[in-house]
Amino acid sequence: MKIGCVREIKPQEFRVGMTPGAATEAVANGHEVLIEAGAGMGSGFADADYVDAGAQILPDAAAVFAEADMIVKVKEPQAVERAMLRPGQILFTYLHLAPDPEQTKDLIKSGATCIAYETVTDRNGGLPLLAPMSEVAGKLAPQVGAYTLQKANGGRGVLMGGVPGVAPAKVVVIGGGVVGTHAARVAAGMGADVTVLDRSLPRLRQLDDMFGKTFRTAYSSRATTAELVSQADMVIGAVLIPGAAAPKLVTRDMLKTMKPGAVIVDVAIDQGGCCETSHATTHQDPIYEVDGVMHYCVANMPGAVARTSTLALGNATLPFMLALANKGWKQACYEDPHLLAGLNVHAGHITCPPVGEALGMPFITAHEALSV
Ligand SMILES: NC(=O)C1=CN([C@@H]2O[C@H](COP(=O)(O)OP(=O)(O)OC[C@H]3O[C@@H](n4cnc5c(N)ncnc54)[C@H](O)[C@@H]3O)[C@@H](O)[C@H]2O)C=CC1
Ligand SMILES: CC(=O)C(=O)O
Ligand SMILES: [Mg+2]
Repeated sequence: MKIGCVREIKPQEFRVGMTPGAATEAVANGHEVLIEAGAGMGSGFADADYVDAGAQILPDAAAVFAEADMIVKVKEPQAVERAMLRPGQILFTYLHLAPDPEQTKDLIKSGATCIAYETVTDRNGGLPLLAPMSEVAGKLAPQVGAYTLQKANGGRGVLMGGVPGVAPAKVVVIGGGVVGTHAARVAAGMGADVTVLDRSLPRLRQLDDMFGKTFRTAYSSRATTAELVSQADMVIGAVLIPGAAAPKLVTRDMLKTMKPGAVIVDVAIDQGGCCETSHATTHQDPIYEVDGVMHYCVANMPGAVARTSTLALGNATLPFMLALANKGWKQACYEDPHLLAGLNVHAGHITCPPVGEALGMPFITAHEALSV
């Protein structure tokens, strides 16, 4: 198979979908690897590294899209990239379709087979291709939140760890999965007073067992969320219902009860965000204010630490990329229901029910797509 990888064109996105290491593996498996010139630069990989791996460098994205049977990326394809997809081509990348009707319509129109990293599952109920970037974004969240809390950046002027005689910042993390756990650990490590909310009691028990001395846990009801949010210096949004739009747990009314200069870091923004007042921002212009509350809502946070993120993502995607290339998408998905769970769009159909439900658009199941 011809596997193509293009330079990411989303603003300030420096990750790349394929490392030279992954290219080496693909070539060793008998595939041709086509890399857009400069694709790896932002992550510290030169074209020569890919050539050493046995890949071919093509001058631009158009050449890669035209030749490749499968495109491997990081972020959802932008409009100009979507226009280059064709029926039968495989797209393997993050998609986050539930809050994005325009992208969804374009992918349907393309006729391509689009497999989303974020809905691939594993046998433990986890999301193995989302997890590495959730680890990164979770660890970044208190870091960017602490910067936003500084007075000159619009924040309350509160230091995360406080000092002797002065209380630390109160941090509330909504969602105790991968993002939430990493965010809570880092925020607690900075000395903040941290509470993690989740609606899964088994998850709260696990967190309490593992981190009971590091941070508190609370059940995610409306009333508890409202109370904790009103007291918080920083709220970190980290919920997920796989494939679906994020539930709006912090309402506009709750925002009015927050302290002036408090900060919301809505990591869940790639699924639409869990605060009613969140909208996606970019690394170029990451922060905005509503009702005196500072919002940081960058939808590709891991792009800020591209080298770490590219390596971490590459480790996770490699076996799935090889399965798709070695067996073809249909056989690979037929043999592996966890990879099949990643199928979001195929041959003009939405194939991920939560996406169809979120957008009010018709859908078939991924299983049905195997016979389309
Ligand atoms: N902005 C960015 O750059 C990035 C965003 N993300 C996003 O962060 C979000 C979280 O991802 P993960 O931590 O990997 O997901 P996860 O599945 O590991 O954790 C989500 C948690 O949310 C909990 N949850 C669901 N509904 C809830 C509710 N009503 N109240 C409280 N908790 C609730 C679940 O029980 C689960 O523990 C996702 O939307 C993901 O796409 C991930 C990486 C980068
Ligand atoms: C998960 C995601 O959207 C990202 O890493 O950019
Ligand atoms: Mg206010």
